Amino acid sequence: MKPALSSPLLGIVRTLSFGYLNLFAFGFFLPFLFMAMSMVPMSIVERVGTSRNASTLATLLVIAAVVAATYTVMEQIRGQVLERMGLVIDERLTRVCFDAVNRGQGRAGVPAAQALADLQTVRRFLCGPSLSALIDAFWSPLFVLAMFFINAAFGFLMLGLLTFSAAASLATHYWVSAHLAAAQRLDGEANEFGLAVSRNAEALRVMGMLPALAERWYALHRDGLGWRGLAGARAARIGLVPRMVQNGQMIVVYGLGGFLFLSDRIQLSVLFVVLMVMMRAQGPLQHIINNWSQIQSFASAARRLDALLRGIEAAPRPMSLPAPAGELRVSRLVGGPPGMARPVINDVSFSLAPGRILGVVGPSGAGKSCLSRLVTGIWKPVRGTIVFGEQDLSHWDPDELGRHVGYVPQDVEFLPGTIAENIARFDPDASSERILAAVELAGIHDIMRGLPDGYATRLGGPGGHVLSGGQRQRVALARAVYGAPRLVVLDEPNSNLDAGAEQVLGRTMQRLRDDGAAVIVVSHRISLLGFCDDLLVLNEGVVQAIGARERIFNRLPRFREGPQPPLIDLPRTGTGG
Ligand SMILES: Nc1ncnc2c1ncn2[C@@H]1O[C@H](COP(=O)(O)OP(=O)(O)OP(=O)(O)O)[C@@H](O)[C@H]1O
Repeated sequence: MKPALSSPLLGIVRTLSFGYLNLFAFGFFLPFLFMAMSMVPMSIVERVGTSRNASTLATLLVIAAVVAATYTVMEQIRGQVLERMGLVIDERLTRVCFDAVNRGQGRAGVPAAQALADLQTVRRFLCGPSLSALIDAFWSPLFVLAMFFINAAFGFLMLGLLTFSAAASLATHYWVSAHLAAAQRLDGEANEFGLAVSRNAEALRVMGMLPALAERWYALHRDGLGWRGLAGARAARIGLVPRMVQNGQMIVVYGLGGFLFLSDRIQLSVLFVVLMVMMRAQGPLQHIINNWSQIQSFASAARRLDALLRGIEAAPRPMSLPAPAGELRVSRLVGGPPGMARPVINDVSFSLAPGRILGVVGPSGAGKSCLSRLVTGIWKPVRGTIVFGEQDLSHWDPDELGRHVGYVPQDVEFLPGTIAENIARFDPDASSERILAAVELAGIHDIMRGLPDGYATRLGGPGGHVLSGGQRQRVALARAVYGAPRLVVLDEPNSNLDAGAEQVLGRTMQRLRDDGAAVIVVSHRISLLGFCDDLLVLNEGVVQAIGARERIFNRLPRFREGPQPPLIDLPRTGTGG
């Protein structure tokens, strides 16, 4: 097995090493050009001052202009290289992060909003001015060396100032890191909370919950601000001395320069070079100090992203398998929501042959939806196996398996796009025939006829058409049956349907069965269960009964909610085999 990279993020950055090498080279040449520019004022004072020659002045100015133009162009090119690298990083990272977040493979438990914000932070740093500053800071010793050439005293002065700035920035980091981490955590919580409120704003508003929720959101936000404020106050206190030193350094340079001039060790004009170089050398370091919180945010974001990406690295790459053909065999299945200490589903076994419909019933909270999620491969079992045809479900590439699975969840959501795109699962190769076949199979022509722009009607997003609860379920059914899936799992697909629409749904299930699909339907309504061949009764995550519909049907009223007398166990026979 391929060993997991110690840092997948570093792996992606490494693929851009040529670009970073370029930046490094720019970081080396730019200081030389800058030093050349800084020597012009000195030369003017020295040469023009003594010769009083206009052509010498003109020559010097032309040289200065050429150097300044080259410097500007090189800086511009460096900016463009960074920008392009940003695009490449975006392309490489966005896709994997999107995958990691939405497949739930990241074991770091990073919420989606946080992961996407982390991606922005990492991207902004890896192609932003802070990284340039770090690279420039790496070459700062060149400036120190130049100072030593002018005079050792200037060299030592500059070395002292740079060391002092670096030490001050480290001290600031040490003193504020815990505060900033707390602020970031609270900001993340406040964002998640705010997004959850926005998603349910209508219901929350009608129940008068918004003031209390605003208070709760603001409390999280305020706590984050508080930690940030404390960090800022600490940083300001620590930064007072470095700022004083920075503001006073010019006096020190003039003083030292004056002293060296009086002792005949330098020309006064050298001070032009010293001042310009000193400021340029401190620039990157100053930038790093001023933007230390950004660098820290980058470090934390990169750590979280790394953990997320490692989830993907660690996941085995499944090989391509043929379309599943054969029965679905669930054997001694134990599992539930990822990370939950106690599994919801306990030792569930059943089999379902192609061309059969299995109804899953049981009281609320029995684990029916959890079973649906396990059977569709959304969640991985803790123990036990789910074999579809000849292969274990986990052996399939989830994307490939998805083409053979139809699923209607309890809460149906559509994505911003046309209704046709949603039905076609955003398949770029979707054909009109397949979309029409799905619409026909789900029996939703009546809905399509009533849409303002027919199949091109946009759903979701601002201005998108809003479907009723029942319409959503029926369109979700069309999406589930798109592409003739071999396994169709319907989790309470009729909870918003009237009797007529329920009959249409029943007929769709029968047609799927006739086409050889295995269908699992979770429902509380007897009317829909009448379309099933077999029934599985689930209670507290355990199979209480399983068998042909007629055998179980009469006993169903006993599964109303509330305490129930235990059902006598029926043999857990395979339903289809
Ligand atoms: N995503 C989840 N995270 C944590 N716990 C969950 C999650 N989904 C379900 N559960 C828990 O698993 C148990 C079974 O829930 P499930 O939704 O499977 O019940 P159900 O039989 O489908 O109920 P209902 O008929 O009301 O839909 C519940 O106790 C629930 O709290």
